[in-house]
Order: sequence, then structure tokens, then C-alpha cells
Amino acid sequence: MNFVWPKEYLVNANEEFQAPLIDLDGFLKGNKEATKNAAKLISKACSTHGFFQVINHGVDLSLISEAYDQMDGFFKLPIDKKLSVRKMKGSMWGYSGAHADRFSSKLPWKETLSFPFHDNDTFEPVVTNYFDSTLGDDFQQAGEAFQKYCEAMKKLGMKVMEILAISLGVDKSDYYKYLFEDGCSIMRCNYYPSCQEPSVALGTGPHCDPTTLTILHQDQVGGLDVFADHKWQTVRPRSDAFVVNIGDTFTDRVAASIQAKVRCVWKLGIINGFEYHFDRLFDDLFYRAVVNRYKERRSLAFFLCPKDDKVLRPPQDIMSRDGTKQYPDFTWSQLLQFTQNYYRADEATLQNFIKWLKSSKTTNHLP
Ligand SMILES: C=C1C[C@]23C[C@H]1CC[C@H]2[C@]1(C)CCC[C@@](C)(C(=O)O)[C@H]1[C@@H]3C(=O)O
Ligand SMILES: O=C(O)CCC(=O)C(=O)O
Ligand SMILES: [Fe+2]
Repeated sequence: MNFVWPKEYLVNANEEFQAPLIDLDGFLKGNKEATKNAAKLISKACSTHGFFQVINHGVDLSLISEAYDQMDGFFKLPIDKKLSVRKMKGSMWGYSGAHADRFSSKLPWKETLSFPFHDNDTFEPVVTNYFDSTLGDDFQQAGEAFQKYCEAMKKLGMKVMEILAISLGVDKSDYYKYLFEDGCSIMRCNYYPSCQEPSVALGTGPHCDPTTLTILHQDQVGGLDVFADHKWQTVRPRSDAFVVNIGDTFTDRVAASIQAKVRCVWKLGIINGFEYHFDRLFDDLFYRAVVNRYKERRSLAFFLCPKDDKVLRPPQDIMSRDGTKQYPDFTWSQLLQFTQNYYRADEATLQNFIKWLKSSKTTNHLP
């Protein structure tokens, strides 16, 4: 097993990243002026790097600390018990140690527990049911805590989508609701054990999430770095804040009008150009998690995803205004399948995915 990463991935972050801090209080209370200000700040963040922090987000801080406590309870279990819920090939859900079942090099120094969250017509608590059916009675409280946590994340995620739409001047708010509201989100608990050789290892390698919106909470240890202004910079933990970043299916796939606009802001001519080359590895959108010699670190990542089978394509009005489409339409289900089976989601995922999509006639869908 190889936990040693190439030197170019390991350059230290010597500066603090001034992630824009967005106070959501006024927006959540429906205050127009506050909404305008928050939207302006988000728009500025999106036009440079796509990372921002939200405070006064309406999520009870005790819900967050309960999630950490429950996650500790799981990762402290004996390895046999954790392996009893291991992630199986082709599935997104369960426990994984260093992704060693999928990869053989550049292994991340972390353990993860991932489970699905979606709303449903019968109001079944999917997370509670997941914990019940996999870990049994001892984890009933954990299931309930994570069910509440995911509900709060989904609500916050949809609110952030709304403000993103406002900040980009998009009036078709129904379009993103149609794409994302019924999607199946991914909840992931990241546990990074302390590491004797933190200078050669990484907890999560440099990447851009393939999902739509990531709402991340990190504990007080620190270790989240973003690549902005051509250098690695560290994001100081704030217990009262969530770090939000927009992923490939929001930014790069031009899936909704908001998306198209984000890309227009970022790179001129991007609708035609879409510059995601190998040589842009470590460009402005990448982030990573480093590990610590003395302290273990934890983070809670909630990934808002498009609905599995909805076709992601630029909306017609943007298309007719900004030119021809260079990439084939695809669904989130296909991109997810690709990230799980063919290539790790860190380097030029989309470029490789498009090549794969063009060369395969896949109709498979992950469970
Ligand atoms: C769809 C997904 C793939 C990953 C989990 C979710 C969203 C983020 C992706 C990931 C975290 C990006 C970095 C690499 C990765 C392999 C990891 O380190 O965990 C990615 C996840 C994965 O494939 O399991
Ligand atoms: O642990 C972190 O701070 C980042 C984790 C991450 O990027 C992820 O799970 O996608
Ligand atoms: Fe990530």
C-alpha cells in the first residue's frame, strides 16, 4: 500500500485563506437588503474561486457536535465491526479504509463512512434506516442524529442554491429545484488518524468535488487547504461556520443556467472553451486535506447531487446566446459511476469522464 504522494502534491500552505464569510441571517429571515448583500459576496467568491463560508446558517450547533460524537463512536469501533459495513464494489455507501479496495497508490490517510440521504414521499427516515439495517440497535442514536443533520444540510443546501441563483441574476429558480431537490445526497464522515509522516501523506488529495455543492464542517484541528492565487492556503476552522464549495456538476457541466453563468464569470468563452486540461491540475478550484503528526482530525461533508437520471446540459437560452455545445449531455448517475469505477475524482475528472463517455455505451446505473 502506498501512502506516499508525489512531491508536487505536497507543497505546504504557508498562508491563511481569507474565505469570504457570508452571514445568512438576514437572507433566511427574508430581508431584501441583507439578501442583496449576501448575494453580492457570493457572486464575488464565485467569480474568483468558488469557496465561501456561511455563518448564522440556522443549523443548531448542538446538532453538529452530536454528529461528531456519533462519528467518534463509529470510528473507535474495532476494525472488524467497521469492516462489517464496508463499502462494496460499485456502491457509494459504507466504511472505507484509505480507499485501499479501489486504489493502490496515492492512498488517502483517512477512514470514511458514507451514506445516502434523500427526501421521499413516504417520509421514511433513510439515514436512520441505513444505520438500523447496517449497524443495528447500538447505532440507533447515531442514525437519528445523522438523519437530523442531513435534513438540516439539505435545507441549507437548497437555500444556498437559491442565493447562488440570486447572486447570478438567474430568475429560473425552478430549474435548479428540478435538478437538485429530488437528488440523492451523499453524507460522508471523514476521519483522519494522526500520521507519523505528515510531510509525505495526504488525508484527501487535491481535488474538485464532482458533485454540485459541498457543505463541509471541519473540527478545530485544521488541515483544509485550498489552491487559490496559485498557492496552497489554509482555511482556519470556525466551529460556527460551514465551508461551502461548488463542484463539477455545478461549475463545469453547465447543467443549469446558474452554472453557465458561473463559468462565464470565471473564464471568458468558457461555454465553448471549457479549459480543464491536465496542465491545469492544481488550478484555482482544487482543495485538499492535510494530516497531522499529533492530532487526529474529523470533518463532516455533505454533497448535494443532481437527480440521478436528469440530463445535465446547458439551457437552451444560454446555448443560443453563447455558442455551440462542446460536451455530450450526461447524467449524474454516469459521472458517479465513472468516479467510483474508473478514475479517482481528483485530476481532470471531467476530461477523462468525457473521453470514457464517448468511448463507452454505458447504460449502467449505480445503486
Ligand atoms: C462522488 C464522490 C466521489 C468522492 C466522494 C463523493 C464526492 C467527493 C469525491 C472525492 C472526495 C474527491 C477526492 C477523491 C476521493 C476519491 C476521496 O478522496 O474520497 C473522492 C470520493 C470518492 O470517490 O469516494
Ligand atoms: O476533510 C476535509 O476538510 C475535506 C474533505 C473533502 O474534501 C471531501 O470529503 O470531499
Ligand atoms: Fe472534497
